[in-house]
Amino acid sequence: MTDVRALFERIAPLYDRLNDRLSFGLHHVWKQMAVDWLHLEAGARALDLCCGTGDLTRLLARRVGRQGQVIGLDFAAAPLAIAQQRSLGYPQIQWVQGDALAVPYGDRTFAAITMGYGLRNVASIPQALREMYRLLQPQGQIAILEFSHPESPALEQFQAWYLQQWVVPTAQAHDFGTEYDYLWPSIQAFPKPADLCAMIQATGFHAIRHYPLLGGLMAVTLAERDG
Ligand SMILES: C/C(=C\Cc1cc(O)c2ccccc2c1O)CCC[C@H](C)CCC[C@H](C)CCCC(C)C
Ligand SMILES: C[S@@+](CC[C@H](N)C(=O)[O-])C[C@H]1O[C@@H](n2cnc3c(N)ncnc32)[C@H](O)[C@@H]1O
Repeated sequence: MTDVRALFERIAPLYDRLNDRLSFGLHHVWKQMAVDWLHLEAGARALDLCCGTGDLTRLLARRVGRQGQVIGLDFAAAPLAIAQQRSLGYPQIQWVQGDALAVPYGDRTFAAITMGYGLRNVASIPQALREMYRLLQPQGQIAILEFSHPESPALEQFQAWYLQQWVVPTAQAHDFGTEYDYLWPSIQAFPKPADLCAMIQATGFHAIRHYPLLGGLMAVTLAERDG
């Protein structure tokens, strides 16, 4: 069983640089889309779960503005420290070291919650979804950005090839081959889009919308809490 927290503690110093290199910078586009597709007012309160080095946290902060508040939560100290260093111009962000499966905030606290490349890494997807539902204000929304499963077998073969023949060797050059070797099996184990949407619906969310990106290599899934 992979110790996810230890893994992200180790790769934190190179995480952003490798993401930029391995996705040709596209991960910034995917993150911007996830935040753009939320209906979020200036002055609102938002939460970025599994925030890592804070890419999505800072995008949320730009959306809610200086009058708003954004919490960036992660259980690993090293990415949080990098996030803090990179967010000095964002006084509306508060960084919290904590568990996305037991978030230290009350029910109905947030207008929006994001989770970028976190849901696949938590120990319990249903528990993470339950926490997000609990934490959302009525009519609040979640945006989940994750790797996904292309419908095209050829694209799925490309995904496997890219991860195992390009991503892992590139990471290995920085002594992180083992850490990035975790990616492909974790993606294979992640629910297919229909199953993920069914899990989200079973949690109580509605208005569930799944948007494949890059032919389904990635996806943004949006959902809303009712009353
Ligand atoms: C930001 C991205 C991945 C974050 C990420 C998530 C994890 O769960 C990890 C686990 C262990 C180590 C690292 C990570 C991790 O970095 C997505 C962009 C980075 C990806 C590694 C690049 C792979 C992108 C697609 C599979 C193929 C892209 C096609 C290309 C743009 C033509
Ligand atoms: C792939 S990184 C994503 C970081 C950031 N959201 C991004 O989009 O780049 C996954 C992050 O989830 C965090 N994480 C995994 N499980 C967690 C949990 N149960 N509670 C809090 N953070 C968790 C890891 O420490 C890591 O920083």
